[in-house]
Amino acid sequence: MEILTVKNLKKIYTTRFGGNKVEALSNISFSVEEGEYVAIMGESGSGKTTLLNILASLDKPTSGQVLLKGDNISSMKEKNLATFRREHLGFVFQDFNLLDTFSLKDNIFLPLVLSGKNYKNMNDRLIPIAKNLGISHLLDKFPYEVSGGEKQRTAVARALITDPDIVLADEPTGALDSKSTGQLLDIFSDINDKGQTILMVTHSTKSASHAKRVLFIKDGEIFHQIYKGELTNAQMYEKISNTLTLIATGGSRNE
Ligand SMILES: Nc1ncnc2c1ncn2[C@@H]1O[C@H](COP(=O)(O)OP(=O)(O)OP(=O)(O)O)[C@@H](O)[C@H]1O
Repeated sequence: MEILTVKNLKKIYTTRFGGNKVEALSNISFSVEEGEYVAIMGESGSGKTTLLNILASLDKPTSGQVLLKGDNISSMKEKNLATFRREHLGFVFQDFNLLDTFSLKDNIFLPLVLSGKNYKNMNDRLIPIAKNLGISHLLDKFPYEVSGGEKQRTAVARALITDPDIVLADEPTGALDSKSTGQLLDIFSDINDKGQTILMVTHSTKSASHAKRVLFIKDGEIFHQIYKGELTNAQMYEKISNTLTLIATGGSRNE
């Protein structure tokens, strides 16, 4: 089943005072099936963040549609969007976005508190997720008391606690050292194996090599895509590197 359908997205930024227009996305179409793990790559300025913001319903496209399980989020009213985001989407950001004055547990509970869930219900959900992410012993600590990798695992727990249709991750390993990066990528593969749909924007070839499909954006369009299939992470890494070189050297996708 298709979870996410993106149809002919165009985004033109108009600078203030009616100045220059920037076409960040010119015509993007793709879909994500339930249970997929997709990475989106592209050079700096290719439109990745713009695309993710539109998928996250944080920004509106100039034209085109984003359907999540058939609901057109690009035409949804602002007042319904916050609830929609909370109930259907999970977010993982490069810089964790945890609240410093909340314990890790309260950070993870936040989306459930906002949805009006009771404590027992929240705790029942938290226990298996925290165990799976290896943070059960840290739940009463505050963000400043734990490592970057532990913060990011907390952010993943917060993303998963609402059982979202899709996890949207923006450069999730960008602020992590290589050991924590490895742990986070293992966690993403593990939750994906258990059925969680993931869409991740990343510059990191290593991170993308864990995904089952990689989409490449160039000049505001999907330039190419690679399926992992039976490839190992190392083979996928090489295939992605070759495609990035092709993009950087201005080659065509058929070369
Ligand atoms: N708010 C904005 N107003 C005007 N132009 C913008 C705005 N945000 C992004 N752009 C432009 O749109 C294009 C795409 O930017 P975007 O941030 O989506 O790229 P990116 O692929 O995420 O880049 P990076 O990898 O460096 O984060 C760029 O040319 C950028 O300068």
